Amino acid sequence: MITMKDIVREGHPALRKRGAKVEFPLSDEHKALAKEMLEYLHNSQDDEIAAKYGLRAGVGLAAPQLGKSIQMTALFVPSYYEDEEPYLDEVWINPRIIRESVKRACLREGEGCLSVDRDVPGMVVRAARITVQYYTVDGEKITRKLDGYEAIVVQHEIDHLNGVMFYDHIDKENPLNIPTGVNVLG
Ligand SMILES: CNC(=O)c1cccc(C)c1Nc1nc(N2CCN(c3ccccc3Cl)CC2)nc(N2CSC[C@H]2C(=O)NC)n1
Ligand code: NI
Repeated sequence: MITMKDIVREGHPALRKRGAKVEFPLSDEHKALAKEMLEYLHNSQDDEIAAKYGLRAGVGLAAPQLGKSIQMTALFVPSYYEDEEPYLDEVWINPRIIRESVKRACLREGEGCLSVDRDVPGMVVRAARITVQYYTVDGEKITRKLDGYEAIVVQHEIDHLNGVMFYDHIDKENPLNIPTGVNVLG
């Protein structure tokens, strides 16, 4: 199982490289990695397991964060209500944003990252709505529109696949400034 020791931190070159496209059909190694990445997110959101193994909670984990410079990310965004289906619970291969709104959005509380062991205050201003194109582990090509919290999470994770960190988007001069017209979430 993946634990925090497997997650590379700031300074590791894989976090600043673009991942290579993943070939289909997925190799057994890539299939196993996809499964383990999603399992990490599930474990990290289970209070007991997270406490037992010292896991930091996350809703997204990208392969470069495990030192694997490939275009693969796991997403597990639970629904607001316990009994409902999660918003996202899957692994995306070779995802890319094909359209984004002019409208911007950010999380009121800022963003955290499993590869960043420090609090970096600041508004991470992103597109409010995106259209993403990705492949499932079975090779099915999907095009999908996202908004709200999921759109933020997906942009954070796709950034990882391209060597971008969330704090690259924070305004150095005025980190807590919320530009006019930006949707503040949370
Ligand atoms: C500096 N301020 C902050 O971090 C911050 C501070 C407050 C609120 C938010 C909302 C913040 N922001 C933020 N909180 C999260 N979590 C909230 C808790 N949650 C979680 C925790 C426990 C069980 C289940 C779950 Cl679901 C896990 C996810 N996640 C992200 N990000 C940025 S996009 C990728 C995503 C990620 O997975 N990061 C590791 N940002
Ligand atoms: Ni991250």
